[in-house]
Amino acid sequence: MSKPKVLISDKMDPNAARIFEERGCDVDVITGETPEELKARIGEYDGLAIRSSTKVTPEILDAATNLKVIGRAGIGVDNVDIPYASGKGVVVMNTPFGNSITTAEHAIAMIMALARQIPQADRRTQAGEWPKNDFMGVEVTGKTLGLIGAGNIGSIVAARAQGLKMKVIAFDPFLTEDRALEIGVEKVDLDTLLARADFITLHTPLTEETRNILSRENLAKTKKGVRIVNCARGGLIDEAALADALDSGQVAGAALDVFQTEPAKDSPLFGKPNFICTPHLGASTTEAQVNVALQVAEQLADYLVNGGVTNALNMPSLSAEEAPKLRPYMKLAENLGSLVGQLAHGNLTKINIEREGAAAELSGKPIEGAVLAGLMRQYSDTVNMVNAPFLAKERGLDIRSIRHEKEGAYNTLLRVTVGTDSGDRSVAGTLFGADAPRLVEIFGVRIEAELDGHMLYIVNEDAPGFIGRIGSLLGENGINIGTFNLGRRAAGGEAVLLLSVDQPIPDEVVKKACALEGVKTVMPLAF
Ligand SMILES: NC(=O)C1=CN([C@@H]2O[C@H](COP(=O)(O)OP(=O)(O)OC[C@H]3O[C@@H](n4cnc5c(N)ncnc54)[C@H](O)[C@@H]3O)[C@@H](O)[C@H]2O)C=CC1
Ligand SMILES: O=C(O)CCC(=O)C(=O)O
Repeated sequence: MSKPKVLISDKMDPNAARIFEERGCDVDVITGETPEELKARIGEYDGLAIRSSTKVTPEILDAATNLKVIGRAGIGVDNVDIPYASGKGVVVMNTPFGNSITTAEHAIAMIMALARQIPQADRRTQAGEWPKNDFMGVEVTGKTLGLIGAGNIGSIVAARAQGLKMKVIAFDPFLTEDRALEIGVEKVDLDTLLARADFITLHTPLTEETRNILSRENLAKTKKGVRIVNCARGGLIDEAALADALDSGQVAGAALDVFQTEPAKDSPLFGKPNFICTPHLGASTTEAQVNVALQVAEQLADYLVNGGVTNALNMPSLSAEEAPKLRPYMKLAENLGSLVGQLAHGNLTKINIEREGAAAELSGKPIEGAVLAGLMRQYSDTVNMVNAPFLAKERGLDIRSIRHEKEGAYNTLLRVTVGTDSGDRSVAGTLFGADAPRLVEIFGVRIEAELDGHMLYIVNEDAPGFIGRIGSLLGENGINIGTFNLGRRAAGGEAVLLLSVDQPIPDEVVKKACALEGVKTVMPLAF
């Protein structure tokens, strides 16, 4: 098997390339390319490791015909079109903790630099002015710090600010009272934060809800003389409104590490005496860059080589330890999804995925993804377990995962039931000898079969002579039978025959099989 190929397209600590090689990937480091150059190259790669410069747009993803995974060495993934990547079946991962301390420290540095106007004083002192009377600062002790966003970075900032004897209040709709208590912050609504904070620092992702959270209107609600820090994302603040607020004195000072447009070559804020900035340096420490480079390379290589999934934003996590245990189940799950998708006709409304016995101990989400991938492959051949859940939801399918800890007749079992216009249809399978997937039930009929290659599903009246007739028909048409599996509801009732053949069965043979005496249904299947 050839090695997975990875492209590192942004400047990254060299440890990343080393880890990729050690973990069995071929790696190219090609940074600073234009989108056109990247588009021309990306088709060669299975993995893409980026920071914030590479923009993974739909055009890039369309050209990335082999791409399986994108890894962001950092936190914010607003430079990746995740819904589009999901639609293409590409896993997107980030490294959610590797640079959080560093970024929190940058926010604290910005708070201190604003309080004492250090950059401005430094510039003029080095210019030989000795402007001792021009820089009257403020103490941070006893001041109120308003956090907008109290996740990983926000809570580290809170801890550091408490060490500086600041009172910390936070607006974060997802912050629970218990967590607020734990990190020692007072949870408030946004208007209260704006009215009370002497310093405001932003630590949210850029989303439709957070875009322009410090809008002109909200800046007007701030305490007069507030100082504002943004080390999260440009786009959280209306920059033109902030420039006006700095001019009017409503905002006494602002420190931005991030801008609406980056690289920021021009801004209404540039040149204002009470404005300072850095060029998106929040994560730029040796420690953080080693952390995120190691982490992203470990995660991508683990996925490409072992199937382990860590810190994915569009797929459930799966440890490298669990991946081999899950692998035979994934095959079984995909086959059961595929079988039920090929056999169940009409409008599918729901799908229940049940895990019983040993299967109930495993993560449900990957199994669900594999069942849905098998099922949805009837509708699109670019489906995989990343995009299948999205496609299934798009089609309005109600998806339920159910676990039964108690063993039934089998020590491990997966059952897939779909709801159709004509009622529920269910298939079930188990593993023989730990890793051999086997179908054990089809629409209420017990039958044991390996689902593989080309198969023929026949429902007929259980009467003598049928097996001879179907055998002769296939033989006369030069079709060799590989396996032959039988089941029936009751003696003399409905019987099911599932046989595997060495080649696709032509339509005319299917028609002839339909015309055999006692036959109710004939369907060719493929796995
Ligand atoms: N300047 C830089 O170099 C860096 C910037 N960042 C940025 O910092 C951001 C925060 O990172 P983490 O703290 O690790 O993320 P996180 O996911 O741990 O925390 C984000 C917090 O924002 C909250 N939030 C979401 N929507 C909100 C809303 N509408 N209003 C208020 N709060 C809301 C969430 O509940 C969560 O607690 C990242 O999304 C990234 O964009 C991260 C690293 C480096
Ligand atoms: O990679 C960088 O320098 C930026 C880090 C960042 O913005 C992030 O991790 O969200």
